[in-house]
Amino acid sequence: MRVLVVGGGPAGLTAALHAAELGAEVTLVERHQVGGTALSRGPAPVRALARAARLARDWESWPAFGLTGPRPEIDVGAALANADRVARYAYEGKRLADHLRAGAVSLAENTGDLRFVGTHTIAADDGRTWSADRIILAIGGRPGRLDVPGAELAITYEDARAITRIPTSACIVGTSDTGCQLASILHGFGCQDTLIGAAPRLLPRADHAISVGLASAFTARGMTVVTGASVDQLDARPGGMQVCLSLRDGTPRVVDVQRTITAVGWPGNADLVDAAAAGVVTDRGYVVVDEHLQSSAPHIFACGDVDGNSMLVSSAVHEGRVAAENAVLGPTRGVTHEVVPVGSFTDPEYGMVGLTEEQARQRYPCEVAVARYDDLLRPIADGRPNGFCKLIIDTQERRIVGAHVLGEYSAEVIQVAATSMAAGMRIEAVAEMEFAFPTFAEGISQAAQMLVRRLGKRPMPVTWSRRAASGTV
Ligand SMILES: Cc1cc2nc3c(=O)[nH]c(=O)nc-3n(C[C@H](O)[C@H](O)[C@H](O)COP(=O)(O)OP(=O)(O)OC[C@H]3O[C@@H](n4cnc5c(N)ncnc54)[C@H](O)[C@@H]3O)c2cc1C
Ligand SMILES: NC(=O)c1ccc[n+]([C@@H]2O[C@H](COP(=O)([O-])OP(=O)(O)OC[C@H]3O[C@@H](n4cnc5c(N)ncnc54)[C@H](O)[C@@H]3O)[C@@H](O)[C@H]2O)c1
Repeated sequence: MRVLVVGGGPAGLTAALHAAELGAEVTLVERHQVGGTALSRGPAPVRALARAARLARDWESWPAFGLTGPRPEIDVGAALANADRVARYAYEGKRLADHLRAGAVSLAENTGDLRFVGTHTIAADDGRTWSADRIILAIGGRPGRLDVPGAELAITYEDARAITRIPTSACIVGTSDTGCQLASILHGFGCQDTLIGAAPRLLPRADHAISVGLASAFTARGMTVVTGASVDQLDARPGGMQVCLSLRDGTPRVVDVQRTITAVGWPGNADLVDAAAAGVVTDRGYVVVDEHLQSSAPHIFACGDVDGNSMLVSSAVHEGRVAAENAVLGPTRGVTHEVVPVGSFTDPEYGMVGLTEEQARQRYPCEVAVARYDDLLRPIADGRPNGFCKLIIDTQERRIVGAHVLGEYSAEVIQVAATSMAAGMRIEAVAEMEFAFPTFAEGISQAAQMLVRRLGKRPMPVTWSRRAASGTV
């Protein structure tokens, strides 16, 4: 069977390699270089920039540790060059193209935008075509744009990487993951930020405590946060622009800034490939798929951001495997995104997995515990006492159904809660684990112990590890 994978981000790379492992004759076609948003434009370079911003900001805490010295200067060119180095490393260092070829995948890179010219055929502008029995679309998405008068004055986060000087002031429009990250980094580089979002709170998908905690941390840093506001218009002004917005109650407000950068969503790219020519139904640029990632055209599957499900690298990789299996072996495996930890490199970081408190209370009898970082030694020693670990458990099953962390290393700490969830651990088992000391992850342990104290301890079933230790397995 011939399988054509279109798009070489984490979803497409995984789908291509797995389809080849399953015995298909696989070709992967990519308009640029393989790697996708994750490696070239999104998480990898953004992490490098967030680290630079953080190092600059750490200067503020030097005196507390007995250090003195001048505030570091930011060389934007060098910081961006470092982010590019990370992106290049992700491609060259991981030798992605060689890896595909070693996995018996034929690869065509730098094809330019590809589009359907028949139900089984994709073409490039230079006339080359690729056909297959099954097609897997893994073409991701792109930054959305404002649709208001003067929108052309704003840039997206992708364009922002081409700027050569940090603006003295900027509006960041969009208060979800990308907008918060961008605002946090720019502020760390010395830009006076105003963060504007249509949603009533920062990170509208997050647990309420994370939204509130991040907003107050941002405000304490001197950033301006305006939620529940829509941008109506942008007007050019000498040296910058005026952003006109309406607050929730209709009150107009104007903000004068040098730059406006938008992070207003991530529409799928399916509208750019003439998917309708192959009988594929799309919605706002996303391929409409069923639980097997199969589109309305039975021989065409979609995975990763382009199906609009769970727009994360780990989810793209998971869906890539499922799409490959269903395309090659037949559509039987359903996709589930049950335990998906997410972490973001704002300052402070946040991490989350599972249900928010609001969602959990609608489904289960719940108990919630919050361990504050100013009660733990490591955050105090590190001079980062603001933050918390919040655990939500289903009191009947006594298992974690949601965890939300704000503060240092949250993207790492949340993994502990996620692993406990994936292993189906009872809260008593989490509370009895011996955590390394002194760590931020101890917040998980403390919250678990609070819950057990509050609920009373139930006898634990003999765990696998204890049976293993006593030699009974
Ligand atoms: C700023 C930012 C930060 C992020 N941070 C994180 C994070 O910290 N953690 C996390 O898990 N996720 C993060 N994400 C999300 C993550 O990057 C995506 O979920 C992930 O890259 C999706 O993988 P994908 O393979 O579906 O799509 P992509 O990685 O976008 O890959 C799609 C590929 O398809 C190619 N393509 C598109 N159209 C065509 C066409 N017509 N013909 C041929 N090829 C085409 C593209 O060139 C691209 O290489 C972030 C995203 C952004 C924007
Ligand atoms: N660290 C991470 O894990 C990470 C980082 C970045 C992005 N991502 C993922 O990428 C995907 C896209 O994220 P995103 O933040 O780019 O988009 P998003 O769709 O999650 O959020 C866009 C935000 O912009 C707001 N908005 C839209 N139009 C607006 C307007 N006219 N005025 C004001 N606000 C407006 C919306 O209310 C929304 O909150 C998400 O699934 C996210 O999880 C993940």
